This record gives sequence, structure tokens and C-alpha cells, in this order.
Amino acid sequence: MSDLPYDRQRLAARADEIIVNVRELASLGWTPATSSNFSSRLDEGHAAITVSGRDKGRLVPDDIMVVNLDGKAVGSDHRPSAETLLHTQLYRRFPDVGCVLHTHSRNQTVASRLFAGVGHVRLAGYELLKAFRGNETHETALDLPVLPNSQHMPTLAAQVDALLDRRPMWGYLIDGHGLYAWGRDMAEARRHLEAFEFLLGCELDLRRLSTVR
Ligand SMILES: CSCCC(=O)C(=O)COP(=O)(O)O
Ligand SMILES: [Zn+2]
Repeated sequence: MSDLPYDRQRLAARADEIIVNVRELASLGWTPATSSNFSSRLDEGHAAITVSGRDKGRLVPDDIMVVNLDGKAVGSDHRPSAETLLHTQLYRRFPDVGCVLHTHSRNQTVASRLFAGVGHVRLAGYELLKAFRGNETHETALDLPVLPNSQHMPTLAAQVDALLDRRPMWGYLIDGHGLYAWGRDMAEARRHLEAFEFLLGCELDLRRLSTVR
């Protein structure tokens, strides 16, 4: 019998899923220098999340811990990700969000710098827009927001809440920092993350090509 307020078997399964998926994302170079963080909902009040500062390309079960939706560690002395609030705010706000992924790929970081002044990256006319839940045609546009960076997580979380008050979205960039993407489960969050990464790469390539023409 366990007196922990979450299901230990579910934690083990979610931790395995995070480890396998993040290893693949890290092998693509999307988690340099211990950056990035990852979480998965356990139940209505808890999430599994990466321990702060760990090498995300070499995660083991001890690198995954549990927090409540106030971001406090549960049953662990480890320090959760410094960006835990950006995960828990989504779990608190949307009961159907089951997974949040944050990466620091080169495309994400360069695009965040390039489009910070505009405040968003417009992604329009791409077949891959259908990767986002609810989109059924390429004849649409999605504005991926770019937020100013801050070391003060409540400031960042307030900016995210203000955007979410206006419209549904599946991700955002933080200037000079990286990308957050989420979904109902790991598969959906990863599909959204990969679609953003691919489309940001296309937008950057288009700009590079237009300077050499
Ligand atoms: C060296 S990366 C700086 C912090 C960061 O942006 C990040 O994604 C990782 O922080 P964590 O506390 O989750 O390891
Ligand atoms: Zn980060």
C-alpha cells in the first residue's frame, strides 16, 4: 500500500513514455545543454515532470518527478523544472491537456528572434497545418505567438493566460528561448511540436532563399 496521492504504476508508465520520446527529440538536437522540459498529466491534480537541470538526452526514471498543479513537489526532494508553472498552468486551465513539451531547437530559437518584433509567426497555406487538432485544410493560417522572455515565470504565465483568453492555441515561442507545445496526450503533443518545428524551418528557409535570389 502507498500513501502517495497519485498512482505509482501510472507514474512509471508516464515516465517511460517521457524518457523514450525525449531521447528521440534530444537526438534531433532539440534539447541542447540540459535545456528543455517535459511533463505528462497523471490525474486531475498531479503531473509527472522532468527534474530541473538534468541532461534531457539521457533521462532515467529518477529524472522524472511528480508535482501538484500548484507546481509543488510531491513525494520527492528533487527540484522540478524551473519552468514548471508553464506546464501546470495548462493542466489547470484545460482538463483535456495531457502532455506539455518544451524544446530549444535551433529553428525555434532563430525564429523566435526573427519574429519577436512582429509578436507572432504566421504559418499559412501549408498541408502540415492539418497536423494541428481541429484543422482540416491547408487553406488556413495559424499565428504562433512569440512572447518576450523572462526569468520570472508568473510574468510569462500571465502573458500565456492573456493569449489563451483570446483564442485556442497549441503552442507559443519565447523570444531567444524556445517553443512550448501541448496536446491531449504524448502523441498529439509531439505531433504539434514536430509540426511547429517543421513549419518554422520552412519559414526560415523561405527567408534565406529570398535573400540569395
Ligand atoms: C540551460 S537551459 C536554461 C533553462 C531552460 O530554459 C530550460 O528549458 C531547462 O530548465 P529546467 O529547469 O527544466 O532544466
Ligand atoms: Zn527553456
